[in-house]
Amino acid sequence: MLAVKNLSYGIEDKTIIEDMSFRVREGSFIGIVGPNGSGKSTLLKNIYKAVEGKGDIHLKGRKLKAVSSRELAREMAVVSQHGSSDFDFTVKEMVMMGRYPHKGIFKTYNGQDRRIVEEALKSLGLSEMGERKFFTLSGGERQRVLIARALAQEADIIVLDEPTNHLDIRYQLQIMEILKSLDITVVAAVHDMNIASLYCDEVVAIKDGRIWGVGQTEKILSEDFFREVFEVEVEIHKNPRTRRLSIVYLPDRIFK
Ligand SMILES: Nc1ncnc2c1ncn2[C@@H]1O[C@H](COP(=O)(O)OP(=O)(O)OP(=O)(O)O)[C@@H](O)[C@H]1O
Repeated sequence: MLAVKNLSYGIEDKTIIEDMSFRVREGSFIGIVGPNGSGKSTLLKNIYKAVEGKGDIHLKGRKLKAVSSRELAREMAVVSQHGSSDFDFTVKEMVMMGRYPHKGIFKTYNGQDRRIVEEALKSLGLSEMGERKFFTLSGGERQRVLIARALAQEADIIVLDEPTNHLDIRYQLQIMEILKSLDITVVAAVHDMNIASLYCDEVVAIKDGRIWGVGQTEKILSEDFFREVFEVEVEIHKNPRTRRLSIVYLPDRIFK
């Protein structure tokens, strides 16, 4: 579905990400993990073509450089960290914007578009808020609107920069459940390692702008990973109920 090959990106003489290569299989859920400032957002920006670095990115076998932004919007939905400046729109209008890449010039929205938008609003618990102005919403509600818009876009791949930023535990889990239940490829920067371990099939671990490791979440999220990448001591167990790794942090002050 997606192949990143020897990707590097820098600004002026500062290298931000260097020589990154990995593949994303169709239908898989990939977490991009690493400390603040390690290059996660920069990698995602290259993937959704907000910036263009050295190296190649292939989307469904085509060079990303050759894909127009309109075509890209039909294939890929993006929820970026800095949300949106479309403050004056209502929630429903914002989500309807997700349908835009599917419309030809001068085509208006039809019943099917409206059904898709209603469905997206419903799955994010926003049905009652359709007429509210975006700027009147809380941070978490805004985040859900941006995710609803991405769902309404009906793309095959969705790229999210910290999708659960601002969300309380219930919505964090709910958003991940929704993303997981969709038959699409998901690439998401994830900060919460327990959430990553519950939902990500594979992770791309980044340290200082370089890939530290890529592979199955269970293999990458080791005690060594936390020590080397985050400089944090942890204890990791496999939880018998979730059958996923459960990570417990062991800060010096408490455990020395
Ligand atoms: N336009 C820019 N100009 C200068 N430096 C930049 C620019 N964009 C990113 N950087 C720097 O590159 C590094 C990587 O930034 P990036 O936003 O990709 O990190 P991140 O892993 O997403 O961090 P966080 O977890 O804090 O969101 C940071 O040190 C950042 O300050």
